[in-house]
Amino acid sequence: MNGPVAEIRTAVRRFLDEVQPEHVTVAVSGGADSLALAAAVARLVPGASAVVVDHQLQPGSGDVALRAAQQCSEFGLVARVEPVAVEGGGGPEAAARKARYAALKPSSGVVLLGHTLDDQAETVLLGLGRGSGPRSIAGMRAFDPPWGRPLLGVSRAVTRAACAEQGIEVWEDPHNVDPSFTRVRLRTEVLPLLEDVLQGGVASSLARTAAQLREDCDALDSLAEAFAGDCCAVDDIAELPAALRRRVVRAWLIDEGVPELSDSHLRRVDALVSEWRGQGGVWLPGGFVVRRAHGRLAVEPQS
Ligand SMILES: Nc1ncnc2c1ncn2[C@@H]1O[C@H](COP(=O)(O)OP(=O)(O)OP(=O)(O)O)[C@@H](O)[C@H]1O
Repeated sequence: MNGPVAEIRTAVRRFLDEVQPEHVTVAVSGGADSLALAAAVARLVPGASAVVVDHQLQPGSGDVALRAAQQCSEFGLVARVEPVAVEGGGGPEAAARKARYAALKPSSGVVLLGHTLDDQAETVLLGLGRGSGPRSIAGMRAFDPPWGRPLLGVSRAVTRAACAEQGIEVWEDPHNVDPSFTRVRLRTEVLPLLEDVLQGGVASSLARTAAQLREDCDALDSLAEAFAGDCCAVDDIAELPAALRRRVVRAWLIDEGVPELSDSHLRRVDALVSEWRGQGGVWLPGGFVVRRAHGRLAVEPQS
């Protein structure tokens, strides 16, 4: 059998053969990507579960979640709705994502997400445009325990076609067509224009670039591990190539408990090593400040 349903089943089977998880849960939003994934998992993994998170942010969200859970039960999955209270700063999207991932985190096994090749292409383009640093441009990983993304090589057109072929009704998230979201404009305006200018295959090319960059990043990260712990002594790392030095600094800051470190924060801390002019401390997320004194870096809570 060829066609979209077969393509998705093959991608899921390959992922599961490689990872061999003890239990499989599918995270389902009710959209085409995660429903197509859920249908494939139901065929391939007896006893698998599905979780639909209800963010309770829009009227009727409970009905959408319940409907998606019912569809998953009909596929043969053990399905449930998980209501969450979205709170905290960083914008409503980020807060919803944080609450969702917290609710989806399993006690064992993997949670499969429906991210596709097109999501990967958008992530890479966003990272490039925002100057977010190589880790962002390297995109999402297919397996980042406990999260699994078996559809990263499958395009959104295929998940839609698979749903249509199986008679699965999909929920159209109104956010997905709202041009006030940067990602929506990338999807509906920028990527089609790039496809047109470059004569096709842009999403695959971006995903391929991400995969290559991921290999490079992994290699540099493991080289940087050799210097772990030396970071506070500036002389020990000052002569390293910038790509390695920044990774040593980053690993040290994360180790010290600094959260959500952006590329521009990292570059400012790195400047305390590589462009030292006696400048003052660098303020970081989480209320931390990094200073250089007597040839050493020190991270302290902001006073
Ligand atoms: N409400 C939800 N309940 C359960 N799973 C969800 C929900 N929303 C999204 N997901 C899962 O996450 C996948 C990606 O969804 P979407 O692209 O909307 O998320 P995102 O906010 O971009 O996520 P990420 O932070 O991982 O990029 C979906 O295919 C699905 O597997």
